[in-house]
Amino acid sequence: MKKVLSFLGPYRIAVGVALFFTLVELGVELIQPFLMARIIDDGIMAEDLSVVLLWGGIMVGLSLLAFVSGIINSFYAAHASQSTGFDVRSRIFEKVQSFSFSNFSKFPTSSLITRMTNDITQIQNTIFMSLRIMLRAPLLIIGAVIMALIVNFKLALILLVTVPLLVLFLILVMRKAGKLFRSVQERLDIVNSVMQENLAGIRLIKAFLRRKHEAKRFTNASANLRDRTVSALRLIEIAMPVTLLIMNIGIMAILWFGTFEVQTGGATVGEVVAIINYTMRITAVLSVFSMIIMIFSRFKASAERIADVLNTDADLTDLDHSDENIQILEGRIAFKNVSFTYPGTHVPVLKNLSFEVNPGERVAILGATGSGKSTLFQLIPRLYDVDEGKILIDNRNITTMKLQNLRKQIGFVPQEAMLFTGPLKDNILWGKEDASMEEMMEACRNAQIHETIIELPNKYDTLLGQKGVNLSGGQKQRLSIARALVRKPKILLLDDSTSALDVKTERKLLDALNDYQCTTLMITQKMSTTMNADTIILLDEGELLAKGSHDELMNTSSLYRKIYESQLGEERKE
Ligand SMILES: Nc1ncnc2c1ncn2[C@@H]1O[C@H](COP(=O)(O)OP(=O)(O)OP(=O)(O)O)[C@@H](O)[C@H]1O
Repeated sequence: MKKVLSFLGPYRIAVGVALFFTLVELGVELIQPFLMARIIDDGIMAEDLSVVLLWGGIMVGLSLLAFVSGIINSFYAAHASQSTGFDVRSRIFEKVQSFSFSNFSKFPTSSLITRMTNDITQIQNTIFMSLRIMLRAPLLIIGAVIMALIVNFKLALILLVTVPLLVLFLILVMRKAGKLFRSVQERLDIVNSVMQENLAGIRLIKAFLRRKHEAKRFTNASANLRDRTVSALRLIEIAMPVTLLIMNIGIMAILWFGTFEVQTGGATVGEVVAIINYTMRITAVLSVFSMIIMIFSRFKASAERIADVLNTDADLTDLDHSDENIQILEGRIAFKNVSFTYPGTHVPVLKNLSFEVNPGERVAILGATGSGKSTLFQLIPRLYDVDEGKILIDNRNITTMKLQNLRKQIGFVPQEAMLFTGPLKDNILWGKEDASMEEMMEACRNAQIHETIIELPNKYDTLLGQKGVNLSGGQKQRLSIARALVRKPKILLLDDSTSALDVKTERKLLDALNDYQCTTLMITQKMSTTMNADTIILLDEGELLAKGSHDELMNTSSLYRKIYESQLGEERKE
């Protein structure tokens, strides 16, 4: 909670002003029963109209002051709460951007979305409500008890017994409710996760007629959320009748002893009315305590969830001695005894892997599904760090380069072509923000997508839907290749990026790559692509099985021969 509250720091003036005007409102509220006692005792009982008019006028004036104070308070409370929410959201976004993939395994996407939306809204609402009314509640209770003691000490002793008991009870409820609301937020994460998967995979769901199954999955998650919310709310709702019962008993006791005191001259009628009035105000505040408990419990749960993200250190960062200016001049790559296991798992995906790739070489990486090809790729731009061994580029350990600098010089085309909502050209400029129109078109021509783009009604300004939904699979692949080519990388990593292209288009694309002086690593399942590579690396269950040219492997590797023959067989059948 402290972590989140520290975000209020820059807005301390707004918080101070809001609190000051809360105190003004509170002061007016506390003084009113006192003035009422004066009107009754010195005005009505003494039949003096001028006293009634004087104190009555003062009461109206004070009410106006409270009204204006309320407006100013709202203004500053809104400013402080919304700005704090904005800052927390920006900080979380920044933090998430710095996360490594292993950080992401701790926080699923849907949970991060809930934290950045729902949890932050809870925090904004709580800060606003606190500055507006909630801080008034404890102050009003303390102030009303003190004022009641001033008005008539003996009668107010009843409040000194009932109020602390109730406050203790409510604190206990709040503690329990805090835990329940944390699990409410966790269940909300699950609902969001199911919904997110559903929307992302809606085409697949329709194609596989999985609507009923998915609807059931969603209903289960939603019912879990409902049940947990209901039990949290139930706990809070019992707080209200208990509060009302105890406070009403208190009022009865004040009336009972008050009548006795008035008869014996220990209290005036005005004093009894004033103390009843203070008790009623305390009761009103305590009866909305259930709402306050709920808001605070949710705030506590949300603040903890946000602090979890903010306190997580990005575990893949630059080393202290990493050099900003190292340029990849040649593009020589070497894996030296590299082993890697995904965080949170125990089975090594890459085992003692060693190989070298010469500058400008075109290497095909071949292997069964799950043999570790994509993993190998992800280690080169340091999306993960190796567990053992090292990766060298131009004979330098990649950890000695600044992350940003390393990644800037690598063109990475992932297995799933990922495009973003917005103009098509912005997606290409992702590769190099300051690329000229000519550079962009050159990259697109080489990626064999320029002709397709210029046939679109808005050409390079065509708006892409989410994940490039309005493009075909092959078009998306070629666009993401263009995005990598526009930065003229020294190292190009193509992760099965030509799988959706026909042989002729792929041939043209690979020929165009000859113009780039870069080392190219291609993961591929196609023998036609493999045969055109200078070198082939054959992986099997994370180990290097063979390395060499097509001809060499045909002579030395029985597995390679088998793959070749199985594909050639298929081609013959076709
Ligand atoms: N993020 C991850 N967390 C844990 N295990 C993973 C993760 N990504 C991949 N793996 C596991 O690592 C192994 C290698 O996966 P990888 O994606 O590198 O294989 P691949 O050879 O590229 O397969 P494919 O040809 O099907 O793309 C697989 O067994 C996979 O289950």
